[in-house]
Amino acid sequence: MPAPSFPDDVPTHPLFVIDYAMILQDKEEEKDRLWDAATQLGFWYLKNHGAEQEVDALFDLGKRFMDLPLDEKLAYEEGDDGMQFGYKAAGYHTADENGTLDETEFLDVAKDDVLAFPHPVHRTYPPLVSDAIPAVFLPFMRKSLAINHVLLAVLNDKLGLDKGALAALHLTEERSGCVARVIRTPPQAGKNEEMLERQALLGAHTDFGSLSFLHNRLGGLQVLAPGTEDWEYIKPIPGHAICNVGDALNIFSGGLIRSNMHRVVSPPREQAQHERFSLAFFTRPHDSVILRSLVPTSTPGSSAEVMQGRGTAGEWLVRRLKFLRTGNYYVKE
Ligand SMILES: O=C(O)CCC(=O)C(=O)O
Ligand SMILES: [Fe+2]
Repeated sequence: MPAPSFPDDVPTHPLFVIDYAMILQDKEEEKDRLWDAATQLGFWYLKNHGAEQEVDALFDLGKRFMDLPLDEKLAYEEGDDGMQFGYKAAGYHTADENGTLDETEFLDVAKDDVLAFPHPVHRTYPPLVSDAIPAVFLPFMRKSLAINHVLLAVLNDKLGLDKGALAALHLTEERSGCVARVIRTPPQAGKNEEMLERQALLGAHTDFGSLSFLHNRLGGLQVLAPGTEDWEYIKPIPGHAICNVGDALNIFSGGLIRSNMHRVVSPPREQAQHERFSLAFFTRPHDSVILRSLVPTSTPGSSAEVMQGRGTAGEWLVRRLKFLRTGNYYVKE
């Protein structure tokens, strides 16, 4: 039974719709709108991105992976030491500061393992996944990388940086945390509606990297927009990717480009009866990049300012991942 569409009467937070075809045609007006979207909320829809087929193929593969028996998936679990690729089981991250367990499974496949296939750079994957690297992961990653690099180039120019300055921090051939992720949450049937709206299945967070290229079919993603106190759903629109900024780009931009808080709760109403799949490609700076602002003025007290002197992108990612793990929860206390 296919899931019903997102209900009309559930409030949502509107996003700019950026037309990727117009960005490719170098339309100044569209680039201005991208800048507005990136600096005001840090989330936007992207239409005409041309990755539909690659996205559909990865949704199919992701479902086949998640349907494997749990013990087969657990053999590839990411562990508590900051490994960011492989399988993350439900309950292995905490969803809030009380230590509530998350309900989300991830399949995380590294850009480096895909580009160097069949030679592992970070790790190996289950046969179902390895076998799909050439036909499914590679095309999805090539498109995602290309799109995020075009968007980064626009933001680079709007920031007034030298040509290629942001690109030089995101070199595809360098070792990095760039990753394709398939995300699954189980059906939420039988729970009361009020509880569902409050309980995060994937806890509130900002993304670590620079740009995320996200694909939603069911609702569940929510943002906490600046100046509001309520979480609001982002409505999935067929054929539209959801793009968002992460902390690294916020830092590089001296706080001008916004990395906004978001989370995943149950899909609304009847959609809650269905398992939820989403997928994302995260473009992150390569591991050796030092996290610092590239623009002279950084707002005092901004996350960009706070991050100055925090080391490299690779070190920082490992620290943040360890912090999320349930197995390290006592360390936080
Ligand atoms: O599943 C989603 O819609 C969002 C996932 C997400 O925010 C993440 O994996 O960082
Ligand atoms: Fe996220």
